[in-house]
Amino acid sequence: MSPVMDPAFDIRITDTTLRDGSHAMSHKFTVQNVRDIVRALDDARMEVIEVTHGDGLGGSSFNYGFSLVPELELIKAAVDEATQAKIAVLLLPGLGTIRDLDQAFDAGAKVARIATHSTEADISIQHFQHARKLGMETVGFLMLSHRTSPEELAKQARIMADAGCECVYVVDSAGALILDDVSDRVSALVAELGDDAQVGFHGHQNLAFGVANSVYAVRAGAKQIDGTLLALGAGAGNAPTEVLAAAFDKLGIKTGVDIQALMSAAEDAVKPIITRMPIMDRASIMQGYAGVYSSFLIHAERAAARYGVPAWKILEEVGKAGYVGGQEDMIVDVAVQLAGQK
Ligand SMILES: C[C@H](O)CC(=O)C(=O)O
Ligand SMILES: [Mn+2]
Repeated sequence: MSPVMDPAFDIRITDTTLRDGSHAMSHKFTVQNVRDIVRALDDARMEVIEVTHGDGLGGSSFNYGFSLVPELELIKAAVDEATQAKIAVLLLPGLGTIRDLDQAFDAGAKVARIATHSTEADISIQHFQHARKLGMETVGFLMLSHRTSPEELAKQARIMADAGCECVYVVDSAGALILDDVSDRVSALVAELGDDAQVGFHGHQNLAFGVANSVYAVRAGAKQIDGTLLALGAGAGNAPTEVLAAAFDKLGIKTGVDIQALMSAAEDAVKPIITRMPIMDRASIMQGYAGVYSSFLIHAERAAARYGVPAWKILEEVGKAGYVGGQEDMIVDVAVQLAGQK
């Protein structure tokens, strides 16, 4: 079953500044930051706002980086501030648990977004079933989708839809997909899922295709698209919400958001608090080129500083090895090996 969306609009944009942007902020959002950004997005009529540690519920840890403020507090502040927007949370099975989902639901979260590697959808089944039992709207994330063929990705999407997922996203975690790579995957999912679930797209900017890829996704049938204000996010950042809104408007694709209000949100609520502006530098371009998980960037930069080898070189090797989210410790291993070869 697909989520109920206002039939006056063609697609829905979900803003994930307060989740994917958490990577770029080293997970240091304050309650005031959350209140200011949610208020600005809510004023811009954003329907869904995601608020969680960058790596999802339970992500605050030694391995992924500790949050400045416990995420339940941030979620509660977001729920309190929103007048019409629904607050979404992300959960990676194994890192977050059903108990975390229950707590987020009790705090007022209405949308559960469950993320797995693009070949591992079966580990999300109990989470979708549970979220639906709670009455939450459900979204599935097939991460690092560039590693999986359209046909296989569609099979994985079917597993999520059968478990109760209402919209399966093609997630370009590495910013590695280019144009037809996106439409081929989205089309395969649309053909497989039909009316059983919608299809979404989440793009990153490592090769500068975040917005163009989102347009290709919509043309191939995607109904939900992710963005972040000022592109704040992992790697070179995400498709910027305010640019998506403006581009879709120019293409006659109705989103229902207020473009001017989104530009104000980016300028006034996000720009002043950014500690690190996402850019396409050698390391993040390498992520797109070598197909590396965007969230690995900060880990690689830390390892680079510690072991005296360039971050882009570490990421190039990580790409060759094919590591996936959850294998952050292997970044250090690669850095140690490269340092030994000097
Ligand atoms: C946990 C990841 O940051 C999810 C995501 O946004 C991506 O894979 O991209
Ligand atoms: Mn992302």
